[in-house]
Amino acid sequence: MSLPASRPQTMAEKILSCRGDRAVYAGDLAVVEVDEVMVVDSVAQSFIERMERDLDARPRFPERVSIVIDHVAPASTVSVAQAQKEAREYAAATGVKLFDVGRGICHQVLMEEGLARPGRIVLGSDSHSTTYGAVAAFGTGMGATDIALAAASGKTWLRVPESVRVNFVGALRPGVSAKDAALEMIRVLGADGATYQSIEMHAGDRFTRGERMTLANLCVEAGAKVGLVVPGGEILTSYGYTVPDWVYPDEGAAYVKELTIDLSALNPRMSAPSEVDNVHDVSALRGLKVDQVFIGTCTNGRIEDLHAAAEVLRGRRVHPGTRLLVIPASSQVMERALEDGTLLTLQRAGAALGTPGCGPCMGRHQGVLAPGEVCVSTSNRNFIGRMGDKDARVYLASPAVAAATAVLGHVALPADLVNEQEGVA
Ligand SMILES: CC(C)[C@H](C(=O)O)[C@@H](O)C(=O)O
Ligand code: SF4
Repeated sequence: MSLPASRPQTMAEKILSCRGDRAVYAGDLAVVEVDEVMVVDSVAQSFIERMERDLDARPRFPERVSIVIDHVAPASTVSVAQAQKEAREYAAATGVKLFDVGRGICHQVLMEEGLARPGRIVLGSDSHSTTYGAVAAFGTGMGATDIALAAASGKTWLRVPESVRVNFVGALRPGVSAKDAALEMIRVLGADGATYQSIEMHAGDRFTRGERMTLANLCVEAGAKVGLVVPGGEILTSYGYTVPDWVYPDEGAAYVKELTIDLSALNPRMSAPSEVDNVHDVSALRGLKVDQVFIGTCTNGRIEDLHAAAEVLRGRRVHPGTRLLVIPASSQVMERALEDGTLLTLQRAGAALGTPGCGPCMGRHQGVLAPGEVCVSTSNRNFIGRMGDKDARVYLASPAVAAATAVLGHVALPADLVNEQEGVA
């Protein structure tokens, strides 16, 4: 599958050309085949309405549509329960896939189910659908109407985005994670620094699949349409993916912007309220009293994230004035964390464990914040009112920093524990 291109192409241009019927470049209109359409619980009702009332259509390829009940799961109110009931009925009637309460967050589930793969086009009714770029899939979020059109026709059209090239060089130092690299990238780009663009990340063979998901996930916080991590070395093949040649960008492709992030110069980072690009060194915010710590979400709720938290929390206790919520991103993550004792470690440290799903990430249930409260979260958004009251404040960080903060009750680095807590005990 490769089309003759007249000049070198970016990764976004390559994928959209090969999945459409002609070579396209930034600014062109592309019509492409859609491999997977994902609908989340909160949008399911409008999706169904568009399909049945506006389009009078059924999904053209029901096996390519997934409904995931994850944002408010289990249901919190009667109206949420009713909407979810309708989503289940719709799935049963049309034959689309249903991932029900407890299976996990849509993006994690689609990855685990192998529905996002190199070169595929995956549309989600959720902005963090950029996550699929971790495995070189063109993943992007769209509204209920566009999602319904794609489900009804099996195709979508979009303007081919310009590309920003981000080069990751050097090696992360111990205690610094992909989340810190992602926050740094958003700081440099700015919250609207890549609006409707493709962020094409060149990292060689750095970063595991999970870390690549964290990077691609955060891309939408710079406004990006898609966040593509170029497959490097044997990374993706080691997870069993086949990587077609045509997903790789060409030498000499045109970028609107290029930046380089030296991972070896990076310190643990924290995004302060109320924009994701308000990023500082954790040490600059050290000492800020914290009421709630949340470890989970599509950004950092994977097994390696829970391991990083457990490493910090093993043999320690959450600070009495602070509550720690831990929610695995999926049932598979939960199973692994049960099997290897991670959840026991976290439970013994005083964490409150939740059902796999989005949890309190967007302030709808399971840990809503009161006025004036401060939360350190491993999620991806810290907007005003995001996790509850408009006067609550959300700080974004890595799982290790979140865990250290939970132990000390104030913003802290894991290294602070050895000095402070052990000093007091
Ligand atoms: C509810 C959903 C549509 C929303 C999104 O689009 O991202 C949510 O997942 C979020 O993180 O704000
Ligand atoms: S975990 Fe948070 S950011 Fe991710 S899909 Fe759910 S609500 Fe959105």
